[in-house]
Amino acid sequence: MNAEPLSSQDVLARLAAVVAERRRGDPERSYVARLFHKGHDALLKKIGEEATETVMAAKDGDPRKLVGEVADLWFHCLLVLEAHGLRPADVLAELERREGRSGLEEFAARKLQDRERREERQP
Ligand SMILES: N=c1c2ncn([C@@H]3O[C@H](COP(=O)(O)OP(=O)(O)OP(=O)(O)O)[C@@H](O)[C@H]3O)c2ncn1[C@@H]1O[C@H](COP(=O)(O)O)[C@@H](O)[C@H]1O
Repeated sequence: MNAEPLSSQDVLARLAAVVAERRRGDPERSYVARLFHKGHDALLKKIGEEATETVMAAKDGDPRKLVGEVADLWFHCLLVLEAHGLRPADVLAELERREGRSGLEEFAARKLQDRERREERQP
């Protein structure tokens, strides 16, 4: 299944703008408003559910289902970003920063950073 090359940045930015606008809307009329109304834990619970559903779809090997579940997961991630005052552009910038850098290199840098933080915390 090949999707058309859309401007993914635009799609995410547009969706994030809708989410920001709906979060304080009427829970009877908007899914976004309803979830925000339920609170932060409800948002986080959805991330867990959608991540699990993504794993199950991948195990099933059904591409259509997998795309649907990843879309659900990304959508709910946008809600959590919104709750924390963040935008898809923040995540895209982080991915861009990592571009071309080996995952192994990134992994080693994170380990080093963790160790430095731990040492800073020690009296
Ligand atoms: N992209 C989405 C979107 N993706 C998923 N969802 C909702 O997220 C929920 C996912 O829940 P679940 O995975 O539990 O799925 P389920 O449908 O309950 O069923 P199962 O998969 O568990 O069988 C569904 O109820 C979807 O309706 C979304 N709801 C809204 N949007 C976008 O957000 C905009 C604002 O929506 P409202 O706030 O409802 O106006 C919409 O115009 C859309 O662009």
